[in-house]
Amino acid sequence: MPTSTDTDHVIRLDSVSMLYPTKSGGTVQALDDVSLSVRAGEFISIVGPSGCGKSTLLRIIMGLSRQTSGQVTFGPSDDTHRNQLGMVFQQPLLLPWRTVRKNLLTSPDLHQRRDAGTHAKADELLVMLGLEEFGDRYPNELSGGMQQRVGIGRALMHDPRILLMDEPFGALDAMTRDQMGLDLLKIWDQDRKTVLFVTHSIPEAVLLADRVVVMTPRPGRLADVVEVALPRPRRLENINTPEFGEIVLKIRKLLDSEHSAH
Ligand SMILES: Nc1ncnc2c1ncn2[C@@H]1O[C@H](COP(=O)(O)OP(=O)(O)OP(=O)(O)O)[C@@H](O)[C@H]1O
Repeated sequence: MPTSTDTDHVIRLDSVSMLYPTKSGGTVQALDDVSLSVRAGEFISIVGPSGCGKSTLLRIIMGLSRQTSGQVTFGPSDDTHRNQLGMVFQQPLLLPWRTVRKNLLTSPDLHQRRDAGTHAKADELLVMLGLEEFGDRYPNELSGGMQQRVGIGRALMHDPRILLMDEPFGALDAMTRDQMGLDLLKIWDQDRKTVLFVTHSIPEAVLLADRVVVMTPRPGRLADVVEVALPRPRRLENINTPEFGEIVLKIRKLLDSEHSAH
């Protein structure tokens, strides 16, 4: 939770609320009084049932939607321009008529001119994402996991300080998904961007994060923020440890108690 002495934040939400108009002339309260402070280099997972406002929260931070009330600021001196944000969606939204390399080079986030440095960056990302052999292939020649890697690559092309990920592995099978999570941690470990990662999977949230934001629906509220004090680097075997199980259980209980309260 933000405090007045909190100066080391990268993103700070103060009492952010969001009302959407409905077709019948009413309103839906998607977010209610959400406050959160995210530090530089933190990996934050966000969990909560469908409709609790997770995507809305990311869209507001990204600047794709405007909150009804409350404030979003970027730190430490509000110098983070929105182009320092990168977003990854559940579907990678690749251009099917362009090769993988050209998809990276035509990233919608890429505002600067495409020069030699940009081409070098694309090559570097292809290696980082394990796609160096696939730069000249087309999206439909890739597996779902590989396509999503390209989606992550597109968001990383302009080297954002903050990466917003909205259920990026939701469309993948369980084994690919586990591997993608571990790969993401390796990428994150290289330059520790600040990551906000939305997922429906509690174990995935815990395996990846420093803190897990637990949200509850109607209206979307922040139920609690759970610390994940597990050592890094994380491995899949962590999932079977008692410490891991305790954190998962704590989050499940938070979600269950809020669910039964509605
Ligand atoms: N553009 C919109 N217009 C009207 N209502 C909306 C709009 N976008 C979202 N909502 C409503 O706001 C609430 C929060 O939606 P949001 O997509 O942020 O939830 P979510 O937690 O990301 O859901 P899911 O896990 O299913 O993706 C829902 O009740 C949804 O119906």
